Amino acid sequence: MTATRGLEGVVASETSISSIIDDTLTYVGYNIDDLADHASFEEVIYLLWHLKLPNQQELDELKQQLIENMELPQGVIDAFKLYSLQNVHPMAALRTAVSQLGLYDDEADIMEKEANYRKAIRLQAKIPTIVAAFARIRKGLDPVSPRKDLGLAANFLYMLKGKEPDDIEVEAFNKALVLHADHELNASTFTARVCVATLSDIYSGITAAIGALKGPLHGGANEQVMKMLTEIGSADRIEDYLHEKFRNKEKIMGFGHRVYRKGDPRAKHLKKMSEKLTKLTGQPYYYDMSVKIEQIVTSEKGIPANVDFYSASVYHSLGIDHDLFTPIFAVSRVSGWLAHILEQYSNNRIIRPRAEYVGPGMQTYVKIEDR
Ligand SMILES: CC(=O)SCCNC(=O)CCNC(=O)[C@H](O)C(C)(C)COP(=O)(O)OP(=O)(O)OC[C@H]1O[C@@H](n2cnc3c(N)ncnc32)[C@H](O)[C@@H]1OP(=O)(O)O
Ligand SMILES: O=C([O-])CC(=O)C(=O)O
Repeated sequence: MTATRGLEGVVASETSISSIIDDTLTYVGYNIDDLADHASFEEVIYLLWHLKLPNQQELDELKQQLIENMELPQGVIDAFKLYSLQNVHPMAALRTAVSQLGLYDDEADIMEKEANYRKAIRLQAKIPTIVAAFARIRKGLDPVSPRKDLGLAANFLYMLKGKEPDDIEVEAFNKALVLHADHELNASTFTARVCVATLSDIYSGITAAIGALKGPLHGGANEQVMKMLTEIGSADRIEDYLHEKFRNKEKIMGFGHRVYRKGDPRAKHLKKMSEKLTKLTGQPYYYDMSVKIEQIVTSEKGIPANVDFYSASVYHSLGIDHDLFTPIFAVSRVSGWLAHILEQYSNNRIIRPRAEYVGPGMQTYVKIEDR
């Protein structure tokens, strides 16, 4: 038995939800480029969960179900108010709140298909509300209730800021949600599948997935990209900054990918948005700096930008706090996690690989008083 480091190249599951073949990403066979340009996030949720695009009636029904389930149990809001939140990372708050949500759901441990679908709706609907409520409560502001007349993208920005977003903001945020929704067997999705393959419940699966997304090698990279842009500060400092990182063999956040070789097809959409939004908000230097960083990392290291790189300047331009970038990733990716969890349940076998043992050979036990 020989271990494959990081399970590289190992095919651990079948899926009908998304595919990455020759650097092309599809959701259920639809190219991500088409979905990014045309689809609403709700359409994508339907696609991932039902493996077909909805007709108008099906879409309206899903939107209605989501809107009806966006409010949080008062206990989740009260719990946020209990803690001193200044030093709590919003991903930790989200992880805890999702686990807590399970305590309020009478169907949490009911494993029938219909009950699992109802829980999927509840989680998809409530996660944006959790992120927005946390962001406000930690600033001493009251949470804003969702509006029945807004879609998920607009509602999230509305609940976060307390004012209705304009069309450009909604379009950009919707596109970001579409682009982040699913990505085959990435680390957090795999985590979710491993968890529920023991026939544990959906809340446990999503809580585990949030924990995996939080890390800076995965979803946490988008916050780190913004930290890098802020640290660099101006375009004339980029070369020195990067060369020092290269010398120290440090990773440049927002670059590299386990699967893509030529580049991440989502990055170009975010790059375009970054150019537009940074100009509109009077901060074009964030886009210009990002382009220069990309040029140097790709030409000197041959490593292309991934989805996290330009999403940082996009979210910053939307006026979103930097430590909310990864929770926003979760607002979108929960759709994919839920799709994979439902798929796992539908054809389950426990996921239990082997390990190559590299420790000492057989040893003789020595009693503690003789050691
Ligand atoms: C949504 C997402 O999760 S997208 C990924 C988000 N993560 C990041 O942006 C963090 C930065 N990137 C990375 O850490 C990695 O590229 C990962 C985690 C995405 C992929 O990791 P792996 O597939 O294990 O690649 P690995 O780390 O082995 O890299 C291969 C080589 O490229 C180098 N490399 C990979 N990414 C980077 C990077 N961002 N900066 C500098 N060098 C890099 C590695 O140092 C390694 O070089 P070596 O062979 O000389 O040791
Ligand atoms: O697939 C991966 O390894 C990481 C990624 O890009 C994602 O989860 O969107």
